Parts: sequence; structure tokens; C-alpha cells
Amino acid sequence: MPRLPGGPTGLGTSAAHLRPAGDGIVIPPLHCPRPLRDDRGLGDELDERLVEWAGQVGIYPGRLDELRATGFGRLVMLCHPGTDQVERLLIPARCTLAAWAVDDHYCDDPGLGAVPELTGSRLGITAATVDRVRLPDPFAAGFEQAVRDDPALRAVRSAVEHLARLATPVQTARARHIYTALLTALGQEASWRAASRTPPVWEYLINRQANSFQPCLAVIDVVGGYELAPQVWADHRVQHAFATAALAASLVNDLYSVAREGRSAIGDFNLALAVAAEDGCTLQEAVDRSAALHDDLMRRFETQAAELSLTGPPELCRFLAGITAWCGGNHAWHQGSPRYASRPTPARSPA
Ligand SMILES: CC(C)=CCC/C(C)=C(\C)COP(=O)(O)OP(=O)(O)O
Repeated sequence: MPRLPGGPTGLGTSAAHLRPAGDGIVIPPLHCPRPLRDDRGLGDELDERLVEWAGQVGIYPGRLDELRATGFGRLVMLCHPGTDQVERLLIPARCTLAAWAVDDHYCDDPGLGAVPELTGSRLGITAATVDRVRLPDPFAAGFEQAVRDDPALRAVRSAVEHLARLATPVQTARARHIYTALLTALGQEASWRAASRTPPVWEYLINRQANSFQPCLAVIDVVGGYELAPQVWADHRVQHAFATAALAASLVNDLYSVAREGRSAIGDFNLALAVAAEDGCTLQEAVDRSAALHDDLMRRFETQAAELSLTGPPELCRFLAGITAWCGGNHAWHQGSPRYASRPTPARSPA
């Protein structure tokens, strides 16, 4: 693991102060861009619309006030500064919330019905929902009934349908593919949980590469109203830069959720917990090493993006700038969302 660097430097570097993460753990300042906008009114409007949608599909029953306060709409407002069109921003907002709902309802939160023995089976059905699987009759009816009966599946289907209305077929296929890889990785994590096993750091990082914000980054051009051509997307250098940024952004989540995941009732995973187990160091040292890895990845992405932007087509430059903006918004959101506050999350609201 890289050692802790000397702190953030340079233009656009976050000047975040040391932040308590609970139990006396402190998150060091991270090398991450600042968000390009913070429009609270727009974030609130998106949150209201998301809560309305969540109520319709039935996710987070009894927790809609907590959901509003978590601010997934605010996250999308911060991460996609190129538009203030609510309907357009609701496309990634629904996809993001549906992914989080699958994670919470199936994997992480027994209060929302997560049962470790059922996780693999549920994720498989989710993948079929993402992929619009078409079964021959009479079996299709059973699958359709399962989707109708399950709030997380209803959310996934609705989010992907909304996406497909705005996205090109190429973009929709890309999003479906990445979403399915996320579900595979959630299954890998579920097997660690079932075996009460903390993975070695290398295996954790393989998982976190796909169990990550890749599905959010993959729709940046959809929100922007342009299309990254399939041959550009398939370029291994573009894939590398994309994966580097997605992993860095997911390590931001790991850092800010150390306290939350440490007090999980069902067992949860993050890089610092894996590092502490492997290296036998304190949790604070593991957090510092995780932050250093985040910073290393962000700098790698900056170099990769700069090189690709020199020679790539305009859409690629725009996409890479979109990833940078997304990372800045993601960091700002994690700093402020009550989901990651060291205090317990707000009490449940009535259904
Ligand atoms: C938004 C999206 C694509 C989410 C899918 C997976 C997911 C929920 C994350 C990458 C966030 O990480 P984690 O599961 O650790 O989230 P929490 O710390 O529980 O908020």
C-alpha cells in the first residue's frame, strides 16, 4: 500500500479539514476536485421527486424521511453540474437510488429485509431484470410476478426503463452491462459475509472495482446529451482511466462509511477494515493508508485523463471532464450526507 502523502496540493484540490468518522477515527484531507456547483434548491427538488418515486415503487418503506435527508438527489445535483433540467437529472438519480436500494434491501440492511442466504438468488433475479430477460411462456409469468412483488426489482426496472427512454441503444447496453457487473460483485461480497470472512486486500480491491460507482459514471454522456462512441469506450486506455476513477470514488465512500460499516448488524466490508485485518494495524492507520491509495488513484486518473484528452475526440474530453466533476461532487456529498455522519442515522418515519 502507498504511504500517506503529504496532503493535498494544487488547484482544485479539496481543502477538506480533518473529519471525524466516529469512534475517534479521522479522515485525512483527500486529493479530490471541488464540486463545480452546489445548488441546494435543485438538490432539494430532486430529493423530493426521488422520494415520490421511491414511494411509488415501494423501496425504503417507513424510511422516506431518512431517504430524503440522505440526499441522493443532492448527490446527482453535485455530480452532474452540466444541466439543471430536473427530468434529465432524474435519470441518473433513479439509477443511483435503485442500485443503493438493491444493496440495502438485499445485502446490507436486515431492517430492510436483507437475508444473507437469499442474497445470491435475489441478485441473480435483479440481473435478469436489468437485462430485460425474456423467458418463454409459461415461465415468463413467474418472473413478472417476482418483479411485481419486490420493491427493489420494481425500482430497478423503472430506473432502467427511464434510462432507456433518454439513452441511445449503445448507451443503454453499456449501462446494463456495467450494472450487471456490479451485481456479480455484490454476490462476491455476500459470499464473504456468509463465510464470516474478511478478504485479503487484493481481493477486496478487485471487488471494489466493480462494486463501485461505475454505473453512475457510465451514464455521464447520457446526462450530457452526447454519446461516447463504442470504439472509444472499448479502448483499453479509456477503460483503465474509467476504472481508476470509479475505484477512487468508491474509496471515498469506504472512508466516509468506516463508522457506519463498523457498526453494521449484518457485517459489512470496506478497505480500511480489510487493511487493518491484513496488516494488523490500528483502524486509524488503515484509514490513512486507504486515503493514500485514494489519492494515488486520483492522481493516476488525472494523468490518464490528461493524456487521453490530448489526442482523443471531443466526446472523450467531455466524458473525462464529466468524470472529474462527478468525483468532486461525490466527495462533497459524502462529506455532508447524514448517511455517513458518525451519529446514528435519523429515526424511522411512519410508512
Ligand atoms: C450508486 C451505486 C452504483 C451503488 C451500488 C453499490 C453501492 C451502494 C456503492 C458503490 C456504495 O458503497 P457501499 O455499498 O459501501 O455504500 P454505503 O457505504 O453502504 O452507503
